[in-house]
Amino acid sequence: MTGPGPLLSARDLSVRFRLRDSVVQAVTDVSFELRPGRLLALVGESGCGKSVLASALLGLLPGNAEIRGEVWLHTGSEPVELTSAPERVLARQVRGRRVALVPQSAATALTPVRTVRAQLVETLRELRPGKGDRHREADALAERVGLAPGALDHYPHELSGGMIQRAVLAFALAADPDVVLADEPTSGLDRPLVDRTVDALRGIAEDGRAVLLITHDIAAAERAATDVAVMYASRIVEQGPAADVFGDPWHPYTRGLLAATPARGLHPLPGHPPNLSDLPAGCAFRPRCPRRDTCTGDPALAGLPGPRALACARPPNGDRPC
Ligand SMILES: Nc1ncnc2c1ncn2[C@@H]1O[C@H](COP(=O)(O)OP(=O)(O)OP(=O)(O)O)[C@@H](O)[C@H]1O
Repeated sequence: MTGPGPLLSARDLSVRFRLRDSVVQAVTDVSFELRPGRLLALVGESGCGKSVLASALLGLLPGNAEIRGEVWLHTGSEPVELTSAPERVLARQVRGRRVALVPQSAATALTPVRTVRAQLVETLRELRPGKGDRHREADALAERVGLAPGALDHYPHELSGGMIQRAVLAFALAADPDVVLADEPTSGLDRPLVDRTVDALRGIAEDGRAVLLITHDIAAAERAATDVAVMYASRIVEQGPAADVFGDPWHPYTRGLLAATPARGLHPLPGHPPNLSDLPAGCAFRPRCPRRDTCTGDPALAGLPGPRALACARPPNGDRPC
Protein backbone atom coordinates (compact mmCIF):
# COMPACT_ATOMS: atom_id res chain seq x y z
CA MET A 1 0.00 0.00 0.00
CA THR A 2 1.37 3.42 -0.83
CA GLY A 3 0.28 6.97 0.02
CA PRO A 4 0.18 8.70 3.40
CA GLY A 5 1.36 6.83 6.50
CA PRO A 6 -0.99 4.65 8.53
CA LEU A 7 -3.25 6.09 11.22
CA LEU A 8 -3.35 2.71 12.95
CA SER A 9 -1.07 -0.29 12.52
CA ALA A 10 -1.36 -3.75 14.06
CA ARG A 11 1.77 -5.92 14.26
CA ASP A 12 1.72 -9.67 14.94
CA LEU A 13 -1.43 -9.35 17.02
CA SER A 14 -2.62 -12.53 18.73
CA VAL A 15 -5.47 -13.09 21.19
CA ARG A 16 -6.03 -16.24 23.23
CA PHE A 17 -8.94 -16.98 25.56
CA ARG A 18 -8.10 -19.25 28.46
CA LEU A 19 -11.03 -21.50 29.33
CA ARG A 20 -11.11 -24.15 32.04
CA ASP A 21 -10.18 -27.04 29.73
CA SER A 22 -8.96 -25.37 26.57
CA VAL A 23 -7.47 -22.32 24.92
CA VAL A 24 -9.33 -20.49 22.12
CA GLN A 25 -6.90 -19.19 19.48
CA ALA A 26 -9.12 -16.31 18.38
CA VAL A 27 -6.56 -14.11 16.58
CA THR A 28 -3.12 -15.27 15.43
CA ASP A 29 -0.22 -13.14 14.18
CA VAL A 30 -2.40 -10.56 12.45
CA SER A 31 -0.76 -7.48 10.91
CA PHE A 32 -2.39 -4.69 8.92
CA GLU A 33 -2.43 -0.94 8.49
CA LEU A 34 -5.34 1.50 8.32
CA ARG A 35 -4.54 4.51 6.17
CA PRO A 36 -6.37 7.80 5.60
CA GLY A 37 -8.73 7.74 2.67
CA ARG A 38 -8.85 3.96 2.60
CA LEU A 39 -11.36 1.34 3.68
CA LEU A 40 -9.95 -2.04 4.66
CA ALA A 41 -12.54 -4.82 4.62
CA LEU A 42 -11.80 -7.69 7.01
CA VAL A 43 -13.80 -10.61 5.65
CA GLY A 44 -14.32 -14.22 6.68
CA GLU A 45 -16.95 -16.63 7.89
CA SER A 46 -18.60 -16.35 11.28
CA GLY A 47 -16.36 -17.26 14.19
CA CYS A 48 -12.98 -16.67 12.52
CA GLY A 49 -11.95 -13.93 14.98
CA LYS A 50 -13.02 -10.68 13.32
CA SER A 51 -14.93 -9.18 16.26
CA VAL A 52 -12.30 -10.24 18.77
CA LEU A 53 -9.76 -8.41 16.64
CA ALA A 54 -11.87 -5.22 16.75
CA SER A 55 -12.24 -5.53 20.53
CA ALA A 56 -8.47 -6.00 20.85
CA LEU A 57 -7.86 -2.77 18.92
CA LEU A 58 -10.00 -0.85 21.42
CA GLY A 59 -8.84 -2.55 24.63
CA LEU A 60 -12.26 -4.12 25.12
CA LEU A 61 -11.26 -7.76 25.63
CA PRO A 62 -12.68 -9.69 28.59
CA GLY A 63 -10.54 -10.72 31.55
CA ASN A 64 -9.78 -14.22 30.27
CA ALA A 65 -8.06 -12.85 27.15
CA GLU A 66 -4.31 -12.82 26.62
CA ILE A 67 -3.02 -10.46 23.99
CA ARG A 68 0.36 -10.38 22.23
CA GLY A 69 1.71 -8.05 19.57
CA GLU A 70 1.36 -4.31 19.12
CA VAL A 71 -1.27 -1.87 17.89
CA TRP A 72 0.00 1.64 17.24
CA LEU A 73 -2.28 4.64 16.90
CA HIS A 74 -0.47 7.39 15.04
CA THR A 75 -3.10 10.11 15.12
CA GLY A 76 -2.16 12.38 18.04
CA SER A 77 0.97 14.33 18.83
CA GLU A 78 2.67 11.09 19.89
CA PRO A 79 1.95 7.51 18.81
CA VAL A 80 0.15 5.39 21.43
CA GLU A 81 0.56 1.62 21.73
CA LEU A 82 -2.99 0.49 22.42
CA THR A 83 -2.45 -3.02 23.82
CA SER A 84 -0.37 -1.64 26.70
CA ALA A 85 -2.04 1.76 27.15
CA PRO A 86 -3.70 2.34 30.55
CA GLU A 87 -7.49 2.09 30.62
CA ARG A 88 -7.80 5.81 31.47
CA VAL A 89 -5.93 6.72 28.25
CA LEU A 90 -8.10 4.37 26.18
CA ALA A 91 -11.30 5.67 27.78
CA ARG A 92 -10.45 9.40 27.74
CA GLN A 93 -8.42 9.79 24.58
CA VAL A 94 -8.96 6.85 22.26
CA ARG A 95 -12.35 5.10 22.32
CA GLY A 96 -15.08 7.14 20.66
CA ARG A 97 -12.66 10.03 20.20
CA ARG A 98 -9.70 9.13 18.00
CA VAL A 99 -11.02 5.65 17.20
CA ALA A 100 -14.80 5.23 16.85
CA LEU A 101 -16.70 1.97 16.81
CA VAL A 102 -19.84 1.37 14.78
CA PRO A 103 -21.32 -1.56 16.69
CA GLN A 104 -22.84 -4.75 15.30
CA SER A 105 -26.38 -4.20 16.60
CA ALA A 106 -27.19 -0.57 15.90
CA ALA A 107 -30.68 -0.72 17.42
CA THR A 108 -29.40 -1.56 20.90
CA ALA A 109 -26.70 1.13 20.77
CA LEU A 110 -29.28 3.85 21.39
CA THR A 111 -31.41 4.50 24.47
CA PRO A 112 -35.08 3.83 23.61
CA VAL A 113 -36.60 6.49 25.92
CA ARG A 114 -34.91 9.59 24.48
CA THR A 115 -34.97 11.09 21.01
CA VAL A 116 -31.98 10.47 18.80
CA ARG A 117 -31.31 14.23 18.83
CA ALA A 118 -31.20 14.41 22.62
CA GLN A 119 -28.66 11.59 22.68
CA LEU A 120 -26.56 12.98 19.83
CA VAL A 121 -26.49 16.50 21.29
CA GLU A 122 -25.41 15.08 24.65
CA THR A 123 -22.67 13.06 22.94
CA LEU A 124 -21.47 16.16 21.07
CA ARG A 125 -21.36 18.18 24.31
CA GLU A 126 -19.24 15.47 25.89
CA LEU A 127 -16.88 14.87 22.98
CA ARG A 128 -16.37 18.31 21.43
CA PRO A 129 -14.42 20.89 23.41
CA GLY A 130 -15.60 24.50 23.65
CA LYS A 131 -18.96 26.03 22.94
CA GLY A 132 -20.89 25.52 19.77
CA ASP A 133 -24.40 25.08 18.46
CA ARG A 134 -24.71 21.36 19.15
CA HIS A 135 -28.13 21.11 17.49
CA ARG A 136 -26.73 22.54 14.29
CA GLU A 137 -23.74 20.21 14.54
CA ALA A 138 -26.13 17.27 15.03
CA ASP A 139 -28.02 18.30 11.88
CA ALA A 140 -24.75 18.51 9.95
CA LEU A 141 -23.72 15.04 11.14
CA ALA A 142 -27.11 13.64 10.14
CA GLU A 143 -26.74 15.10 6.68
CA ARG A 144 -23.21 13.74 6.43
CA VAL A 145 -24.51 10.19 6.83
CA GLY A 146 -27.54 10.64 4.58
CA LEU A 147 -30.16 11.08 7.32
CA ALA A 148 -32.72 13.89 7.13
CA PRO A 149 -32.11 16.09 10.21
CA GLY A 150 -35.80 15.84 11.10
CA ALA A 151 -35.30 12.13 11.77
CA LEU A 152 -33.19 13.07 14.79
CA ASP A 153 -36.34 14.29 16.57
CA HIS A 154 -37.77 10.79 16.67
CA TYR A 155 -37.33 8.04 19.22
CA PRO A 156 -35.20 5.11 18.01
CA HIS A 157 -38.20 2.78 17.69
CA GLU A 158 -39.84 5.25 15.29
CA LEU A 159 -36.98 4.92 12.77
CA SER A 160 -36.40 2.19 10.19
CA GLY A 161 -33.40 -0.13 10.46
CA GLY A 162 -31.55 1.82 7.80
CA MET A 163 -32.20 5.15 9.54
CA ILE A 164 -31.00 3.75 12.85
CA GLN A 165 -27.88 2.47 11.17
CA ARG A 166 -27.16 5.93 9.75
CA ALA A 167 -27.89 7.53 13.14
CA VAL A 168 -25.31 5.22 14.71
CA LEU A 169 -22.80 6.27 12.04
CA ALA A 170 -23.51 9.89 13.00
CA PHE A 171 -22.69 9.06 16.65
CA ALA A 172 -19.44 7.43 15.55
CA LEU A 173 -18.45 10.65 13.75
CA ALA A 174 -19.38 12.94 16.66
CA ALA A 175 -15.81 13.36 17.89
CA ASP A 176 -14.42 13.65 14.36
CA PRO A 177 -12.38 10.44 14.80
CA ASP A 178 -9.41 9.59 12.62
CA VAL A 179 -10.20 5.89 12.57
CA VAL A 180 -13.63 4.24 12.29
CA LEU A 181 -14.12 0.54 13.08
CA ALA A 182 -17.42 -0.84 11.79
CA ASP A 183 -18.22 -4.33 13.10
CA GLU A 184 -20.83 -6.02 10.88
CA PRO A 185 -22.68 -2.72 10.39
CA THR A 186 -24.97 -4.22 7.75
CA SER A 187 -26.24 -7.32 9.55
CA GLY A 188 -30.02 -7.58 9.31
CA LEU A 189 -30.31 -4.93 6.57
CA ASP A 190 -31.73 -5.60 3.12
CA ARG A 191 -29.49 -5.16 0.09
CA PRO A 192 -30.35 -1.51 -0.75
CA LEU A 193 -29.67 -0.52 2.87
CA VAL A 194 -26.46 -2.56 2.92
CA ASP A 195 -25.35 -0.63 -0.13
CA ARG A 196 -26.22 2.74 1.41
CA THR A 197 -24.47 1.89 4.66
CA VAL A 198 -21.23 0.76 3.06
CA ASP A 199 -21.37 3.72 0.64
CA ALA A 200 -21.59 6.00 3.70
CA LEU A 201 -18.56 4.23 5.21
CA ARG A 202 -16.66 4.63 1.97
CA GLY A 203 -17.57 8.35 2.02
CA ILE A 204 -16.28 8.58 5.60
CA ALA A 205 -12.96 7.13 4.40
CA GLU A 206 -12.87 9.49 1.43
CA ASP A 207 -13.15 12.40 3.89
CA GLY A 208 -9.63 11.44 5.02
CA ARG A 209 -10.33 8.93 7.76
CA ALA A 210 -9.22 5.31 7.92
CA VAL A 211 -12.05 2.77 8.03
CA LEU A 212 -12.01 -0.91 9.01
CA LEU A 213 -15.15 -2.68 7.80
CA ILE A 214 -15.62 -6.07 9.46
CA THR A 215 -18.07 -8.18 7.52
CA HIS A 216 -18.93 -11.62 6.28
CA ASP A 217 -20.87 -9.97 3.43
CA ILE A 218 -18.47 -10.28 0.51
CA ALA A 219 -20.72 -8.26 -1.81
CA ALA A 220 -20.67 -5.37 0.68
CA ALA A 221 -16.89 -5.58 0.93
CA GLU A 222 -16.51 -5.69 -2.83
CA ARG A 223 -18.66 -2.60 -3.17
CA ALA A 224 -16.88 -0.41 -0.63
CA ALA A 225 -13.35 -1.65 0.08
CA THR A 226 -10.13 -0.20 -1.23
CA ASP A 227 -8.19 -3.00 0.48
CA VAL A 228 -9.12 -6.40 1.83
CA ALA A 229 -7.82 -8.88 4.40
CA VAL A 230 -9.30 -12.38 4.31
CA MET A 231 -9.38 -14.11 7.70
CA TYR A 232 -9.66 -17.85 8.24
CA ALA A 233 -9.44 -19.65 11.56
CA SER A 234 -7.88 -16.66 13.38
CA ARG A 235 -5.27 -15.82 10.70
CA ILE A 236 -5.17 -13.52 7.71
CA VAL A 237 -4.66 -15.80 4.71
CA GLU A 238 -4.78 -13.26 1.88
CA GLN A 239 -4.37 -9.50 1.85
CA GLY A 240 -4.05 -6.76 -0.74
CA PRO A 241 -5.83 -4.11 -2.80
CA ALA A 242 -9.51 -5.02 -3.08
CA ALA A 243 -9.57 -4.85 -6.88
CA ASP A 244 -6.66 -7.33 -7.08
CA VAL A 245 -7.88 -9.76 -4.42
CA PHE A 246 -11.52 -9.79 -5.53
CA GLY A 247 -10.63 -9.63 -9.22
CA ASP A 248 -8.07 -12.43 -9.08
CA PRO A 249 -8.20 -14.29 -5.75
CA TRP A 250 -5.19 -16.50 -5.05
CA HIS A 251 -6.08 -18.31 -1.83
CA PRO A 252 -8.55 -21.18 -2.32
CA TYR A 253 -10.51 -19.87 0.67
CA THR A 254 -10.91 -16.44 -0.94
CA ARG A 255 -12.02 -18.17 -4.12
CA GLY A 256 -14.55 -20.18 -2.14
CA LEU A 257 -15.94 -17.09 -0.40
CA LEU A 258 -16.35 -15.34 -3.74
CA ALA A 259 -17.93 -18.37 -5.42
CA ALA A 260 -20.56 -18.40 -2.67
CA THR A 261 -21.80 -14.88 -3.50
CA PRO A 262 -25.12 -14.48 -5.39
CA ALA A 263 -23.34 -12.67 -8.23
CA ARG A 264 -21.19 -15.77 -8.83
CA GLY A 265 -23.84 -18.43 -8.59
CA LEU A 266 -24.12 -19.08 -4.83
CA HIS A 267 -21.79 -22.11 -4.83
CA PRO A 268 -21.47 -22.91 -1.12
CA LEU A 269 -18.05 -23.47 0.38
CA PRO A 270 -17.95 -27.14 1.42
CA GLY A 271 -17.35 -28.04 5.06
CA HIS A 272 -17.15 -25.82 8.12
CA PRO A 273 -14.50 -23.65 9.76
CA PRO A 274 -12.50 -25.45 12.47
CA ASN A 275 -13.10 -25.06 16.19
CA LEU A 276 -10.61 -22.42 17.34
CA SER A 277 -9.93 -24.33 20.56
CA ASP A 278 -8.99 -27.44 18.56
CA LEU A 279 -7.19 -26.27 15.43
CA PRO A 280 -5.70 -28.95 13.18
CA ALA A 281 -1.93 -29.15 12.85
CA GLY A 282 -0.63 -27.33 9.78
CA CYS A 283 -2.77 -25.37 7.33
CA ALA A 284 -6.19 -24.93 8.97
CA PHE A 285 -7.90 -24.72 5.58
CA ARG A 286 -6.56 -28.07 4.30
CA PRO A 287 -9.65 -30.15 5.25
CA ARG A 288 -11.75 -27.89 2.96
CA CYS A 289 -9.16 -27.19 0.28
CA PRO A 290 -9.76 -28.58 -3.22
CA ARG A 291 -6.02 -29.43 -3.33
CA ARG A 292 -5.84 -31.14 0.05
CA ASP A 293 -4.77 -34.49 -1.42
CA THR A 294 -1.65 -33.11 -3.05
CA CYS A 295 -0.63 -30.23 -0.78
CA THR A 296 1.11 -30.66 2.54
CA GLY A 297 2.39 -27.09 2.93
CA ASP A 298 1.81 -24.94 5.99
CA PRO A 299 2.77 -21.43 4.94
CA ALA A 300 2.65 -18.29 7.03
CA LEU A 301 1.33 -15.13 5.41
CA ALA A 302 4.12 -13.87 3.17
CA GLY A 303 4.47 -10.79 1.00
CA LEU A 304 4.58 -11.32 -2.73
CA PRO A 305 6.07 -9.07 -5.35
CA GLY A 306 3.71 -6.08 -5.35
CA PRO A 307 1.24 -5.12 -2.63
CA ARG A 308 -0.31 -8.54 -2.01
CA ALA A 309 0.32 -11.18 0.66
CA LEU A 310 -0.75 -14.82 0.74
CA ALA A 311 -0.64 -17.81 3.08
CA CYS A 312 -0.81 -20.73 0.68
CA ALA A 313 1.71 -23.44 -0.18
CA ARG A 314 1.51 -22.72 -3.89
CA PRO A 315 2.92 -19.23 -4.26
CA PRO A 316 2.53 -17.26 -7.48
CA ASN A 317 4.84 -18.63 -10.14
CA GLY A 318 3.92 -16.94 -13.34
CA ASP A 319 0.61 -18.73 -13.70
CA ARG A 320 -1.75 -19.04 -10.78
CA PRO A 321 -0.53 -19.60 -7.24
CA CYS A 322 -2.79 -22.57 -6.65
N1 LIG B 1 -14.83 -14.17 25.93
C1 LIG B 1 -14.57 -15.24 25.17
N2 LIG B 1 -14.13 -16.40 25.73
C2 LIG B 1 -13.86 -17.47 24.96
N3 LIG B 1 -13.97 -17.51 23.62
C3 LIG B 1 -14.40 -16.38 23.01
C4 LIG B 1 -14.72 -15.20 23.74
N4 LIG B 1 -15.12 -14.24 22.86
C5 LIG B 1 -15.04 -14.81 21.62
N5 LIG B 1 -14.61 -16.08 21.72
C6 LIG B 1 -14.37 -17.01 20.60
O1 LIG B 1 -13.45 -16.39 19.72
C7 LIG B 1 -13.70 -16.87 18.41
C8 LIG B 1 -13.79 -15.71 17.46
O2 LIG B 1 -15.01 -15.01 17.71
P1 LIG B 1 -15.45 -13.69 16.92
O3 LIG B 1 -16.70 -13.18 17.56
O4 LIG B 1 -14.30 -12.76 16.83
O5 LIG B 1 -15.77 -14.24 15.47
P2 LIG B 1 -16.31 -13.41 14.22
O6 LIG B 1 -15.44 -13.75 13.08
O7 LIG B 1 -16.44 -11.98 14.58
O8 LIG B 1 -17.73 -14.05 14.02
P3 LIG B 1 -19.17 -13.36 14.05
O9 LIG B 1 -19.30 -12.69 12.73
O10 LIG B 1 -20.10 -14.52 14.21
O11 LIG B 1 -19.19 -12.42 15.22
C9 LIG B 1 -14.97 -17.71 18.46
O12 LIG B 1 -14.57 -19.07 18.53
C10 LIG B 1 -15.60 -17.28 19.76
O13 LIG B 1 -16.37 -18.32 20.32
